[in-house]
Amino acid sequence: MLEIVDISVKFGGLVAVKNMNIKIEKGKIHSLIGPNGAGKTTLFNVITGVVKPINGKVIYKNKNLLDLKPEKIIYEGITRTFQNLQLFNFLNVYENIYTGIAYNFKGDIKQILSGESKKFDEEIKIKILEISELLGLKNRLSSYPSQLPYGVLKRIEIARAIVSEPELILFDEPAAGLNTQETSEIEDIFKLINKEKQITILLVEHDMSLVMKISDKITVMNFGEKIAEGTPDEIANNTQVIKVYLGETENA
Ligand SMILES: Nc1ncnc2c1ncn2[C@@H]1O[C@H](COP(=O)(O)OP(=O)(O)OP(=O)(O)O)[C@@H](O)[C@H]1O
Repeated sequence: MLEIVDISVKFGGLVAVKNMNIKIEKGKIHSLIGPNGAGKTTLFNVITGVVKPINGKVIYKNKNLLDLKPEKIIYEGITRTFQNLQLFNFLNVYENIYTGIAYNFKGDIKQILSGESKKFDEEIKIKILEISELLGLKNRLSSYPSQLPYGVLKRIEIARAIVSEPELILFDEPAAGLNTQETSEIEDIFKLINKEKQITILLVEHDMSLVMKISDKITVMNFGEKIAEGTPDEIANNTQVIKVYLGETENA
């Protein structure tokens, strides 16, 4: 579905990603793990066009995504979430989720929200309600982000990412800052959107228990390079991976 081919990224003298190759298969949950600074987010930024690599290609539906402007990537059916929440504090939950499909209208967001846009129709409202129901947000739609707990805010971000019905979502540390209960909610949501909505997921996550439970495939990065790839079982038993993670614990 998405193929990262020989991607390298440099920031000044620092090689953040080196000759990375990853194949993400349609319908799967693929996780990208590795210690802090391994290059995971940089790779996400390459896929979404905000960081330009020094070489390589990102092939999606026979197109090189690197040829597209970042704002056009969403038209290809790819969305993402961010490590730090990027919700609009001046919009309520309904409106925040709405911004996930607003790009379809290429119009001014205020005009769209005020209902002036002709394309603001019942169909979209129904879709937002369906997604809110799915993610347990239905009774929060008129609240503003500042009134809500962090776990709920994370679910709003997910709702905004899936409301446009993408084929692929990139999740950047969705469980960061969540408690066990909230993480288990995220796990259920991921399974649901992967199986029921058939959305392929590329996940960057430090919560190993979550990664091991939901991934079909895991790629492990360290210092910008791929050091292992396989099923959760294969990764859990890979000596090089164990060494990297033990090293991290010892240095912590
Ligand atoms: N815009 C930038 N300018 C300079 N250096 C950067 C930039 N973005 C990332 N880096 C550096 O590139 C390396 C890879 O960073 P990246 O954020 O991709 O790692 P990561 O694996 O996502 O880490 P984490 O798990 O902590 O989020 C790090 O050394 C980081 O400091």
